Order: sequence, then C-alpha cells, then structure tokens
Amino acid sequence: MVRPGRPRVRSAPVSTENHHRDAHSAPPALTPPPNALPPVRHPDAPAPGELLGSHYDDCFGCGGAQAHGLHLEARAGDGVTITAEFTVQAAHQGAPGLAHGGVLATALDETLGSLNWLLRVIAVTGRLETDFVRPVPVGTVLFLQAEIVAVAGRKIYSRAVGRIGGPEGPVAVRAQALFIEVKVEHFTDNGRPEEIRAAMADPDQIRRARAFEVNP
Ligand SMILES: CCCCCCCCCCCC(=O)SCCNC(=O)CCNC(=O)[C@H](O)C(C)(C)COP(=O)(O)OP(=O)(O)OC[C@H]1O[C@@H](n2cnc3c(N)ncnc32)[C@H](O)[C@@H]1OP(=O)(O)O
Repeated sequence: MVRPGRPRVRSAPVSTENHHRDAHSAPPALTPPPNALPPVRHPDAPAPGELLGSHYDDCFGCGGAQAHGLHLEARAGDGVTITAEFTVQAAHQGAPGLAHGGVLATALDETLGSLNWLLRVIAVTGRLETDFVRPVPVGTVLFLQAEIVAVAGRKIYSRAVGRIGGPEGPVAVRAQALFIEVKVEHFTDNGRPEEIRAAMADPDQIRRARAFEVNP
C-alpha cells in the first residue's frame, strides 16, 4: 500500500570507512605519516604556566576588540601543550541555552592554532575534525587541553579536548587537526588591505609579528 504524505527517504549506501575506526584512531588525513617527527618546543616559547595573550585584537577567538568573541585565554603547558579557557556567553547560543557547535569548533580551532606559537611557525588550519560529546550550557567555562602530536614537513598534527568546568570535568568536545605551515605572504596576499596595513603599521614589533604568528 502506498501511503500519502511525505515521501519516504531512502538511505543511500554510505562509506563504512569511518564506522570501522575505533574511537581513538585518526582518519587517514589526520594520521601522521611514518616519517613524522615529534614536535620540538622553540627555545623562546613562553614558559609553562605563562599566558599567551591575544595574538590579534580583532581575532574572534582571542581578541579583546570583539564584543561577542570568545575572549579565549591560552596558557603554555609543558612540552608542546597548552591549556585554554573560555566562558560560553548568551551571544554564543545555537539552541536555547546551549553553545552553538560552530562556536565550540572555533574554540578548538583557536586553541590548536595557539599551540603553533610554541613551535614559532606560522600555520593555518587545513583540517579540523570535531566530536561533540555533550551539550555545553551558556555560562559554562570550557576548559581546553591541546597538544601537538607530530610534525611532517609543513604539516603539524595536533589534538584537543574540551571539558566542562575544569581539567577534571566531563569531556564535551574533542578535535583532531592538521595545520599547514605557511609564509607571511599567505596573509599579506589574501587579507583585506586595510586590516593588513593597520597590523603592519603597529609600532609594537611583537604584536605586529604575532598578528601573523611570525617569529619575531
Ligand atoms: C599566541 C599566538 C597564537 C596565534 C593563534 C592563531 C589562531 C588562529 C586561528 C586558528 C587558525 C585558523 O582558523 S586559520 C584560518 C582557517 N584556515 C584557512 O583559511 C586555510 C585555507 N587553506 C589554505 O590557505 C590552503 O589550502 C593551505 C595553506 C592550508 C594549503 O595550501 P598550500 O600551501 O598550497 O599547500 P598544499 O601544497 O596544498 O598542501 C601542503 C600539504 O598539506 C596537505 N593538506 C593541505 N590541506 C589539507 C587538508 N585540508 N586536509 C588534508 N591535507 C591537507 C597537502 O596534501 C600537502 O601534503 P603533502 O603533499 O606535503 O604530503
């Protein structure tokens, strides 16, 4: 019998690739190749415990000039690790009272991006895979821990976890990422000229360099 109403949705055959991975294995593009090396902390990297501070005032992730930004604060850890925190604000909602998934992905991206400062290389996100494990209410402090796993040429493999409330809190989000090292021209050739000019004109050499994550 054919029933009226909405057409039935037939499911198309789906690749089984992701279903056969166990919970801890990375997909191929996020798995360091055999020639990958352990990351090396730059000798001038911030000391463990030191706040990294915002790299750019207008950064949505960490900048102070973004009223509705995350204002994420990252702190260097031991080795090539960092911790970071941000408080979910009403402006970050997706569903009522809950953080938007894209905002949580931004927090992971920003945290993982900040990690590269410990290597002192300029790198951008090539791939970011996120697992959303539990909902995150407005008002929550999301506590993030991130580490670089390996480096292969220009490719930097890293991962992060975000917990509710603090380092012992329940896991809310996880991510694995591949960052790609770039030259400063990546920004100067592609960014809108007015912001590039303003950043380059900053007399504070360190701030100017960090706007593009350049080794000062
Ligand atoms: C306190 C201060 C901190 C500062 C904290 C700063 C935080 C900043 C915010 C967080 C970071 C961001 O959001 S950054 C913004 C979001 N990201 C972007 O806008 C990037 C847009 N994409 C691009 O511009 C480009 O696709 C690049 C640069 C990623 C790659 O282009 P390319 O330079 O031409 O390099 P290409 O030859 O294609 O790739 C080099 C190698 O990487 C691999 N590769 C490249 N892309 C991918 C990919 N998506 N997935 C897998 N693999 C990839 C290639 O296979 C190749 O491997 P092999 O053949 O060598 O093996």
